[in-house]
Amino acid sequence: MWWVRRTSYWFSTLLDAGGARLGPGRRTASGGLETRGSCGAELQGELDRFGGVSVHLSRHHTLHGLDAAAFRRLLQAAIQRWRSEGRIAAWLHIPILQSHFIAPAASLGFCFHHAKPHSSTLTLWLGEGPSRLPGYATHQVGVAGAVFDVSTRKVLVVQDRNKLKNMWKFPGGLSEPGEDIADTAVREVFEETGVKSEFRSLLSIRQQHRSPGAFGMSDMYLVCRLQPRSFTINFCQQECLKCEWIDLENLARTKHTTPITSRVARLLLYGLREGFDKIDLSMEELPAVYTGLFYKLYHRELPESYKAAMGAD
Ligand SMILES: NC(=O)C1=CN([C@@H]2O[C@H](COP(=O)(O)OP(=O)(O)OC[C@H]3O[C@@H](n4cnc5c(N)ncnc54)[C@H](O)[C@@H]3O)[C@@H](O)[C@H]2O)C=CC1
Ligand SMILES: [Mg+2]
Repeated sequence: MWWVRRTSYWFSTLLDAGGARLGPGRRTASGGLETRGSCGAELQGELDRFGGVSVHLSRHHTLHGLDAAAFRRLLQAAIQRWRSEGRIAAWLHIPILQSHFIAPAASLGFCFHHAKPHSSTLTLWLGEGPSRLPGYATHQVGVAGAVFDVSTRKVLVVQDRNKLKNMWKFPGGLSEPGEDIADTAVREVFEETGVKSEFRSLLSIRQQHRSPGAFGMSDMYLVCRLQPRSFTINFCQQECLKCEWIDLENLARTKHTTPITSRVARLLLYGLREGFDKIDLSMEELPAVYTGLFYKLYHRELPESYKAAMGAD
């Protein structure tokens, strides 16, 4: 699978702190050159499938103790080499404790691409014209659970302690990295209300840009339909002011709610009357064709008669 295979490409930059070129270093088992302290450090990197070079400073143990000026010279020589080799971009992964290398990299044109708790990644576009490098994550994902009990026609709602006071909304919160939408909904409902539930379907998606709670990025807010598995409320005092099972028709009519909550309440009422298959985006897990991974697909169910006629599985 060519798009996941990474060609390992080792480059070396021979430069001492005073600028004198040193002889080649000892070859490592991986075919690279070892670093040899501040007097003869060599950066090692990997070539990606687009022709960019990635350098992980955490793998260069002998950079430890190197001052910012010496690192700048090392990097400058590496950049010249990458340009002569026709590399299109450089990616610099810097552990937080080596952040003193960020300023010299920035002075050579590197910019932040993204940061994680313990490292930052900087990029430099080396190709023709403006940068074609993709940006980092653009959205945060929030998921709420509309836990609806068909037998009592009641739905679980909360009032947030920190915002939208006196407004009922569905319990929910932000997805963790790598967490399925369904799992976020069930987890957040339980953490905020103490009610256990099971995922049934996705009901709605809202996209909002420059969201205040998303650090200026965009926000995707998804509401799922959940089936209750317990009913006793034990709500989170830090996040919620109130938590109640309230009549679905009242939720659809009350002014003390958000427009999204009202619309979803009306959807649920319609689903109750006409069948939830009329409102549900159901979920199916499928294998990704190329990567060997799995994904979740959400869409309206096709009628069985149509599926049979199409010969679909
Ligand atoms: N239309 C609606 O009914 C509403 C939708 N939403 C959506 O719900 C999702 C987020 O749900 P939440 O319940 O807010 O997330 P959440 O349940 O994951 O809770 C986030 C927690 O972080 C805390 N927090 C957030 N920013 C903070 C800061 N700067 N400093 C300290 N603490 C901070 C909050 O007080 C809260 O305890 C988003 O997608 C948002 O757009 C949120 C409110 C209403
Ligand atoms: Mg929440």
